[in-house]
Amino acid sequence: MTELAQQQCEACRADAPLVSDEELPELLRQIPDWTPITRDGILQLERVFKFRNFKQALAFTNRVGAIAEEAGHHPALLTEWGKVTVTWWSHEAKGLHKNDFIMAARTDQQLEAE
Ligand SMILES: C[C@H](O)[C@H](O)[C@H]1CNC2=NC(N)=NC(=O)C2=N1
Repeated sequence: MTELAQQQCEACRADAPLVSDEELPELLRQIPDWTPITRDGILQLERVFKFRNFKQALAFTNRVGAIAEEAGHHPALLTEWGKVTVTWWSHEAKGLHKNDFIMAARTDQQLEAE
């Protein structure tokens, strides 16, 4: 279990502090399989997970959905045959909050639950 995954998520707020340019590299180092991407001018974290079939992809999607509901923080999930694309960002704050890194680390743990 990574240290990030054990930390508590804060509630999503419009005035939530975004991760600074100085903090970004260290946080990214802790979730090496995630790629920072800018979409519609908003920085996001994305990872594609591969599976053997649609059923496994859907089961993983549901596990990620469950941890999102638990945390009150929600990703974009694209479920395809053998593949799930997970994207985290803070909608209200319009960028990356530390919560998104915590949730990315927790998402990785759902793979181990396979
Ligand atoms: C009221 C509720 O907590 C908010 O709408 C939450 C829901 N889930 C959320 N998820 C994400 N990723 N960003 C948000 O700003 C957000 N806001």
